[in-house]
Amino acid sequence: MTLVRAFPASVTFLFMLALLLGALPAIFALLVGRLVETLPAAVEGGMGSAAGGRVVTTLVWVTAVLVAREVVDGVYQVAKWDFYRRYEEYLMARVMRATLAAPRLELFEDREQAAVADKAVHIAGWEPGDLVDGWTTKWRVQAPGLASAVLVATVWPIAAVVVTAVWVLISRRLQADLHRSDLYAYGEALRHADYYSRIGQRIEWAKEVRVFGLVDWVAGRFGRQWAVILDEMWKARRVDQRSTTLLFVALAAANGGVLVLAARSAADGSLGIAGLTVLVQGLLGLAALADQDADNLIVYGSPHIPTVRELEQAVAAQSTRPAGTLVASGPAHEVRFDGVRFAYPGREEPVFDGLDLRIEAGTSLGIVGINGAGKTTLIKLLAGLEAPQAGRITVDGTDLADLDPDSWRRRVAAIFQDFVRYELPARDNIGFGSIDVRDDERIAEAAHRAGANDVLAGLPNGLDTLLSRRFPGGVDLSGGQWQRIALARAMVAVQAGARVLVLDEPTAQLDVRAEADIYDRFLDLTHGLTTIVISHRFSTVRRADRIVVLDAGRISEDGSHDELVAAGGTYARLFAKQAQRYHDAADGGDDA
Ligand SMILES: Nc1ncnc2c1ncn2[C@@H]1O[C@H](COP(=O)(O)OP(=O)(O)OP(=O)(O)O)[C@@H](O)[C@H]1O
Repeated sequence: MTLVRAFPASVTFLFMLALLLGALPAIFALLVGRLVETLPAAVEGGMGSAAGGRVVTTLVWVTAVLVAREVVDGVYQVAKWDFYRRYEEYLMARVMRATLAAPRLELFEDREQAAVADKAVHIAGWEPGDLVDGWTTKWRVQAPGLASAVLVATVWPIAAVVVTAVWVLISRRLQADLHRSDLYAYGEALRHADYYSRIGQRIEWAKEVRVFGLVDWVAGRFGRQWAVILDEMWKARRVDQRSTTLLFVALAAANGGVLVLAARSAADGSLGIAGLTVLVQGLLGLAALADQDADNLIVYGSPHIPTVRELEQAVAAQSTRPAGTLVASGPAHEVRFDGVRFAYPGREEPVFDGLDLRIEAGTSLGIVGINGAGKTTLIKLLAGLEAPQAGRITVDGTDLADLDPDSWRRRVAAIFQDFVRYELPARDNIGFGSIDVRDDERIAEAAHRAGANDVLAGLPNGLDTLLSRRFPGGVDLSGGQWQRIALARAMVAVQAGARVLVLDEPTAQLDVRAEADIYDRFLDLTHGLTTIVISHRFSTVRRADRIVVLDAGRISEDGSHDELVAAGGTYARLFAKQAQRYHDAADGGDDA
């Protein structure tokens, strides 16, 4: 139905062509019947006789049918693949639009929603046009079957009804069987198999998989997962084989009965040779009614649209709030977390339970905490990528939930530790800080601020250089060089109006001096903005105006570096430990 609604003209055109293609073999069978009937008289009377003339005319028609079949089939194939590609684009665009429209990250983090999203993405990435291929193949295959039924009916209507009925029953039984064994029901087993195959294919994982000798393990797991899938499929297929066998016995009996009775009628002269020829060809053609090739594709393709719809509904459910207030500028006074509770979907243990934090606008804040303390989660909440389950986050007194998410995010520039390395030109990798900035001067200026000029100077085609070795002319960068590019991206966002700048450990791959240099420069250049720095290096964090320590979902310490050191708490202890390590390393000649 979706096909008809979305592409009425293509469906109608192809359907009509399929009917025509179905009729041609039936016409051919009638012509062969006429030929067989007329040939003996033509042989006897010569080609100049009336019978000879009829044979010639029939042969001309046969040729016309053969040519027409080739031409119409050619047009059908062209139209079918054009439709296939257009449907593919339609489906992929819907999946992409739905995924990108998700305002927050639940779609990826909630187990059920992630399963729907995975399934839709899987569909979009692998033969999404199955449904078109299936239906167009089905029409193409079944139309001659239907025409054969008409053909048999012209000779012997009862035989047509009986044999057609048995073929239809067989077709339905085989279809049901196919549905039961539908691999693309995409259960958990297939999802896991998908994941194992991706481990083997992703360039980001290629190093580790080889270094740890995981190649055989991954291949083995993939094979085992498929064995589970195939086992499930065969178990499903074994159901009800008896009635299918019985149907085939009934078919043989019906065909055999019709042929015996037809032979008897031919012997007593009540059925002519032309009728017998047409009948036999028609019986053969009826088998097309139970052809399974197209059903396979339809079974694979049918869940695509409902799955995409499910994905769209899941995303729509996330964005039911009325349009929020547009944010014209950054926070003038503060961003506050008041009694914030947040737990990830499917996790009972909350990351925050009653978190209170005031971030004063125009100052720098350092966040410290052990791994898993919730530093990144706090930033995701601040950027509106997650929503608190209790408590409030306010910007100058307005609840974040009441602000327009896009316009708020334009005020926030965050570079996460796992920032994206786009396999695109350097210009895009930096310019994505603000999609409206396409001015090379501004991009160069941002690169300068981020200390990335040297990186750009080393690129063979400057800003046009593709940052990926997987494409011709592309280059890859070192971890530290990538981080400078990511910082330049943040600087572009600042140029474009971001007023809250977050660096969530994107500089961890820089050496200590380079990181300190970047932060000094960063704090200088972003003076007057609200900046948040997350780092495990105290030498970096100490430069912030104020530092908070996150512990067990709350702020356990709060103050300037000197205040926290003087307080002698966790911060002071960890700072002393790290300072001692660097001191020892420096004594040992290590640059740390
Ligand atoms: N997408 C997620 N789904 C479920 N749990 C998550 C998710 N992301 C993080 N967590 C959990 O939330 C807690 C806080 O994680 P978060 O990444 O915010 O910590 P962090 O302080 O930034 O850690 P690190 O210093 O290691 O970067 C951890 O227990 C982590 O396991």
